[in-house]
Amino acid sequence: MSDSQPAASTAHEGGFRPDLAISTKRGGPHYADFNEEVRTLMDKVRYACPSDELALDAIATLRDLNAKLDEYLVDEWTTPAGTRVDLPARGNITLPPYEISAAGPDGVVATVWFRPYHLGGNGVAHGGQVAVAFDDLGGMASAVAVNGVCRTAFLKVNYRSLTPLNTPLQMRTRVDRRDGRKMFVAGTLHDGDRLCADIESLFIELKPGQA
Ligand SMILES: CCCCCCCC(=O)SCCNC(=O)CCNC(=O)[C@H](O)C(C)(C)COP(=O)(O)OP(=O)(O)OC[C@H]1O[C@@H](n2cnc3c(N)ncnc32)[C@H](O)[C@@H]1OP(=O)(O)O
Repeated sequence: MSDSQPAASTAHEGGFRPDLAISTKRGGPHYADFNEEVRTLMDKVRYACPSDELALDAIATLRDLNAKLDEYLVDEWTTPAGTRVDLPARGNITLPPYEISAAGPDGVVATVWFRPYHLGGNGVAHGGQVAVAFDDLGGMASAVAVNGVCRTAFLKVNYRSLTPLNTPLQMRTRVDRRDGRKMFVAGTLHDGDRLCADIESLFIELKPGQA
């Protein structure tokens, strides 16, 4: 693990972000391609069996790139990742890429893709990656409902059938029931008409300043 650290954090009180400010400018006009190349690198690494010569070459190249990136690290509140709403999964490469088609009182509808690097085994998606997508889009449904930030208290995933890679899938999440700060969120993941997974989950609205 690199010993490089992001820049010192800006003043911030609780929650994920001080506000839900979004941006399509952070990281510049080529941030989309930057993200995509990193995702493609992870796809290749997941399946590559490099020669020793290639491994050494890749290590040198990646060390050089990591050293360059060290000069441009910022804190989590100002990084483009998470606020670039023009990009898949808001420009956050740690999430399976998705595109939102609806987000409102009736919930969130998104197209999500699991890529080669999301492989679990036998050609299909890793269950943990499916849970990551549900966590983010369930969190988004609850955030939209309260117009604020929420944290996952529990997330139960029922894996109903295999989730394919490299296929546009439909994910839907919605607040089924609200009890004060508690948002009970339901969700489904479909491949066409076939149900791949569904969730039962609880998201808690954070109090002002709550970490
Ligand atoms: C748009 C971007 C979306 C991104 C979404 C990403 C979401 C995430 O990944 S969040 C990260 C994962 N989650 C966490 O790390 C959370 C860790 N846990 C916590 O921080 C706290 O336990 C937290 C915030 C969930 C609740 O703590 P707190 O605010 O003190 O509430 P607390 O008083 O304990 O509970 C509130 C109510 O919820 C209930 N509750 C809390 N946890 C649970 C649980 N696991 N199961 C059932 N009920 C629960 C309590 O019983 C209580 O109910 P009631 O009001 O009826 O008595």
